[in-house]
Parts: sequence; structure tokens; C-alpha cells
Amino acid sequence: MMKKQIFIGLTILTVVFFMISIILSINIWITRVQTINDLNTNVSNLSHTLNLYSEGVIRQGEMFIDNLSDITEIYGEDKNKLANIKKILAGQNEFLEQINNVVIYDVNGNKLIALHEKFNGRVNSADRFFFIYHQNNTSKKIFIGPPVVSRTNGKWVITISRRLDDHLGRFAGVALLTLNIENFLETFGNINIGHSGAIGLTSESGILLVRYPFDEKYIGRVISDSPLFTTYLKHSDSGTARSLSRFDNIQRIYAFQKNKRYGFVTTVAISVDEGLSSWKKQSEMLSVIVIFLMGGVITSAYFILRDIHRRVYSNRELSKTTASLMTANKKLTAMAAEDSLTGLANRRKFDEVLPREVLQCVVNNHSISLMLIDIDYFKTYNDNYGHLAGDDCLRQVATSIKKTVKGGSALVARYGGEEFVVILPATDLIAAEKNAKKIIQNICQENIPHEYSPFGIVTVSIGIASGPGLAVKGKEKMLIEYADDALYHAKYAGRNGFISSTHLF
Ligand SMILES: Nc1nc2c(ncn2[C@@H]2O[C@H](COP(=O)(O)OP(=O)(O)OP(=O)(O)O)[C@@H](O)[C@H]2O)c(=O)[nH]1
Repeated sequence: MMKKQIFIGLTILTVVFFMISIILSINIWITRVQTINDLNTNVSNLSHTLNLYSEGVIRQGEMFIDNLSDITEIYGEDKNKLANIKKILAGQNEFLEQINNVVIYDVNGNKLIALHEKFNGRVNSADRFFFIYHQNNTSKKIFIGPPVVSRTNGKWVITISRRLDDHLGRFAGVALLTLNIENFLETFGNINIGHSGAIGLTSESGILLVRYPFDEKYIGRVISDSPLFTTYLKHSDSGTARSLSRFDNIQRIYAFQKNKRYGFVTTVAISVDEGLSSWKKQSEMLSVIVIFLMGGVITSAYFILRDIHRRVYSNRELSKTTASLMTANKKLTAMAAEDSLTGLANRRKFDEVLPREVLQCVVNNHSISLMLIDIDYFKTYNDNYGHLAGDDCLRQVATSIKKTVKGGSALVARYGGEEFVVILPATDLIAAEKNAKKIIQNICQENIPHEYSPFGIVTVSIGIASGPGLAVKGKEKMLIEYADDALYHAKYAGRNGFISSTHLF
């Protein structure tokens, strides 16, 4: 029963732990999803903001280069006119701090005028990508070229250029504005994207214009084969995705935003590990607390179960001890009521039973009879056959009496020495005499040799007393005395016979 309860308890505990683990896992999973959603929102907002910032810078550059181109086309590339245009150029970087240089090239790529005249390398730019582009493209729209190292000061720059035409619409050169990448980097660097975050500005064709953190080897790289260009941008101009960086092998969540006006793409990426680090810490802490609490419950349950088990064990031991004590007690009670030699009831038992049986006879309005039985010439038997043989003889006689009066509520007891007593409840004198006769006959039939008795065998003499239960009640001693008196007369009469008491109750 207790084992079943322990089993039920353990099952409930297991189910509870299982449910707590599931709830904990769900909670950790939900907070992870929420954290990733928050990261996606943050990088989306940042990419949107930086897209606007970059658009603003390039728009200013576009307006500037448009004006410069229009003026140059109107006034022509005459030296005097160019000198005036140069005056207009001076101080332009006050309005657009990102400006690295502004240059006007003639039809052959030779520099006509520049905001900063000092050039470190070749002055001719006929080999530059932007120049070749405009040479071969009649469009008057600005062209954002791949990043190059400025020949003015050796810094990385983005080129914004526009084609110049003569009055016949023929290619007449290029107006160029270069923007310092370092100004973009400075702005990007002020944004908190963690240690492993990255911000990128990529041209419509997939050429990396700016990347923060800056590394020269990434500038100008073509990433048009990345999933951003092959998949995501094909479906939407903005969104979020997750990818393994081809540059540094870091898993990042990133947002992309394609500029509607110029087509460049702004990306803001945050390392997944970094973005999830606070979630990870919280989840670990929560798990440790739950595991600690579960451990506490298990330990308490263990001690409680151990205590229950101990108590059950000691209860069982106690029951066993009680049972064996009761058995021992029963044995002791039986032993206390039994004569050890003959196995008959002893004198104490007889004293206890007699008044009870008398009372029963009173209740039932019956008579009660009592027989005192004494072995004849037992002293000579003992003297001649020995005490042990005397004991055997006593056992044989006891067994014979018991067999004879067996059944009913008769009680045969050893009264003392070689004397026995028989209580015959619900038995009147005539019935008692019949019993006495049978006892004498049966003992004779046992044929126990006794050559020192005139009968040659062991015999008994019996004294009988009888009376109605009601009359005997309270005078049980008298019943015994009458039987003893009758026994005396039986001995006197020659033994091996019975005499009934003449005393009446
Ligand atoms: N072996 C044995 N003998 C016992 C025991 N109890 C009493 N006796 C003997 O029983 C004998 C009783 O003898 P007596 O009372 O003198 O009478 P008796 O020899 O039987 O003669 P009657 O009774 O007159 O026929 C004694 O010798 C006791 O020692 C016992 O437990 N074992």
C-alpha cells in the first residue's frame, strides 16, 4: 500500500518536473523569438535611418555636380570661364563636409580645373571607371562609381560623376565629385552595433562602397552573388535576413534597405551571438534557478520518502514483534494453564473454570458433577518401577481419562500428585457415575502392569459429587470436599471402583 503511494508520489513529481521543464523551454524559446524580433526591428530602423543619411549626402553631391556640369556646359571649357567656375568651387566643402575633391575633366580625361589642385599621381583620368562609363553612356544622370583611392590625397573615396556634352551633344568630358569614405565611417562608427556588428553601403550593382568596421581589403568587393542580391532584393527593397558573413565567418542578423532614388543598398548587421547574449544569460540564470529549486524538491522528497520508508519498516518490524509477542503470550498463557507432565489442564485452570461452569449450569438450570480420581497403590508402583516409570504411568492414565470424557464441555485436570479431577457440566449424578464406570474400565483395559497391586494392573478409585448448578453456586469448595470424601470411601471400599457422595445440596 505504502509502495503504491510512494510510486504515485514519484509519478506526480516526475510529471510536475516534466511540465516545469516544458514551460521553462517554451518560456526560453518565446523570449528568444522576442529578442530576435527586437533585433530585427532595431537593425531595420538603423538601416532605414542610414539609408536616409547616405541619400542626403549623395543628393547634395548630385545637386552640386549637376549645377557644376550645367555651368560648364553653358560657358564651355574656355580657360577664362573655367577660372570663374573655379571661384565658385572654392569653399564648397563648407556645405558638404564629405567632399574630397571636385574635378572637371576634358574630353581626353585631362584635368581642367579642381577644387584641390594638388595631385599625387597622374592627372589624366581617362583610365578611370567613371570616365569610361560616361564616354560610352549618353545619359546625363549622375553615376556613382566604385570606390577608388584619391589621386589628390590617397584616401578612399566614392565617385559621383556626370557626363559633359558640347553644344552639339558630343562627349566633352566629365564633372567629378569625390566623397571621403572616412566621413561615412565616422558617422557609422557613432552607431552602437556591438563589437561584431557591421554596416555596409553597396552600389546597385553589388560593389561594396563603404563597410564599417573599415578594412581596405573589403572596399570595392563585388557581392552581387550574395543571397542579398540573388534572392532578398529581388523580392523586396527592404527586409531582414540572417547570414554567415563571407568576410569574417560570423553569423549575423541584418537589415537591408535599397535606396529608391540611387539604387544603393544600406545594410546594418548585428552578430547573432552578441544580440542573443543577454537572452542567453537570462535563460541560463533562469534554468539554474529552476534546476536548483528542482534539486531542492528532489532532495526534500528523497528525505521525506526515506523517512516514510523507515517508518513503514519500523511499523512492520513493530507489527512482527507484536505478533511474536502475542504468540509467545498465548504460549505462556497456555503453559500457565497446562500441566507440563500430562498436558492436562493444571490446578490453576481448574480453579478458574469450575465457578464459570457452575454459573453456566445456573443459567441453563443444569446439574454439575465433579470426579476426583486417584491412582491406587501408586507409591508402591513408584518405589518398585522408579519415578520415571511413575511419570509414564501418570501420562498414560491422564490420556485414558481424557479420551473417555472427551467431547462436551468436560474439563480434565491434574489436581496434584497422582490425583486427577473431572468437571462434568450439565451432568447429573447418574450420568457422572456412567462416566466414572467407563473411566475405570478403560484404565483397566490399558493393562498397565502393577505386580505390587492386588489387581496386578494399574487401577484408579473415583469419588463423585453432584448437585444443581443453582445450589452449588458459591459452594464450589464443598463440591470438591464431597467428592474427596467419596474418594476416601472408594479407597476404603477396596479401590478400583467409584463411590458417589451422599451429601445433598
Ligand atoms: N512418579 C511420580 N510420582 C508421584 C508424583 N506425584 C506424586 N507421586 C507419588 O505418588 C505417591 C502417592 O502415594 P500415596 O498418596 O501414599 O498413596 P498410594 O500409594 O497411591 O496409595 P492409595 O492412594 O491409598 O492407593 C507418592 O509416592 C508420591 O511420591 C509425580 O509427579 N510423579
